[in-house]
Amino acid sequence: MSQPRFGVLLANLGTPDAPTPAAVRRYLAEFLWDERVVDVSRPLWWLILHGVILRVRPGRVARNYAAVWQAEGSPLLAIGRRQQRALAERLAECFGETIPVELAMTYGNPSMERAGQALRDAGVSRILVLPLFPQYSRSTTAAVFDRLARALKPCPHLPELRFVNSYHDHPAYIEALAASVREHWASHGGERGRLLMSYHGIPRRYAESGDPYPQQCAATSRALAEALDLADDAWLMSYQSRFGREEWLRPYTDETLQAWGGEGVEHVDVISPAFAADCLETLEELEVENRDNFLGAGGRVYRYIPALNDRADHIALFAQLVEQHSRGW
Ligand SMILES: C=CC1=C(C)c2cc3[nH]c(cc4nc(cc5[nH]c(cc1n2)c(C)c5CCC(=O)O)C(CCC(=O)O)=C4C)c(C)c3C=C
Ligand SMILES: [Fe+2]
Ligand SMILES: [Fe+2]
Repeated sequence: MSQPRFGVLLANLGTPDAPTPAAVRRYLAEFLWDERVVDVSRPLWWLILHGVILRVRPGRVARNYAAVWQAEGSPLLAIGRRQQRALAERLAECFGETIPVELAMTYGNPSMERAGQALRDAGVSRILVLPLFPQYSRSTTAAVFDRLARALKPCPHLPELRFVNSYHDHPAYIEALAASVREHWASHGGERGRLLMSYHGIPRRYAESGDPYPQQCAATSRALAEALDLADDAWLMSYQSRFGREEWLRPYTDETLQAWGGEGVEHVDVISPAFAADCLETLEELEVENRDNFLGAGGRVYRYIPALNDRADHIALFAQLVEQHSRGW
């Protein structure tokens, strides 16, 4: 068998192995201990994490996971597997040869170690890493880099590596988002609400110390509004999923929807461009919690637009990113 020219590592954040308090506790213990995610001094954070958070949070969060769990498991993982298979098929067509594609999570399973081993078993000596985060953040993209470096530590002969930092303004990404919004409008007889582009938040402090995430979210939002030809008052961007007490990026999604409901905005459509796959943060926080925020405050119609998941145009975007970043290999 001839050696593949290179392999692709799709990387996402991670998810628990089961919707149970024990599995959620294991997942959160690993995720929330990463200094890229929470940078509080270690001894203090150990006390807060193990003394309070991991005692209280897993029970509630496990119930939320149970409500969105699918026959194939966690939505993030099930969709990730579909993305992996579809990309491998697409790359075989584009390149006319087999390009191995593996999926790995920064936290939990499938692990970076297992994905790295699978690529080595396939004879790969060059790896293109594609973090499934369109907008760069230290808390996601840089955490993929750290975790992969840790997984490769025992490796005496490192593979050659390339790493996609972000694709927040890639024309094919913007066009796939715009197509998903147009299809959503069409599927509801052309009815349009005010469009809320809700991104996962980060602490404001991270942005103030050089994380380019909010600038990249703003660039995505402006490009999407332009592609859809939206007037300035027909859309807004906001940030969801706050954690802890410090100030996060504003405006907050929940407060925005409460305010809009109270101000007489009748109909909103919500899209979440930072998520390459639907997951707890979209299927529960946007589909359920924030729907209640808007309708409870007086809104009438609330519709969530699914993530790009394994749409053909999303997979075609990944294939374009692979083609562009693997030139010369
Ligand atoms: C504690 C701080 C957190 C930061 C900073 C953060 C940034 C960040 N996260 C995503 C994407 C996802 N986050 C998900 C879940 C999740 N996120 C945090 C906390 C931070 N995220 C927690 C504690 C959790 C777990 C659920 C909970 O306890 O509330 C997920 C979903 C995983 C799933 O299994 O479905 C994703 C995806 C981005 C894009 C981001 C910064 C840009
Ligand atoms: Fe998160
Ligand atoms: Fe959340």
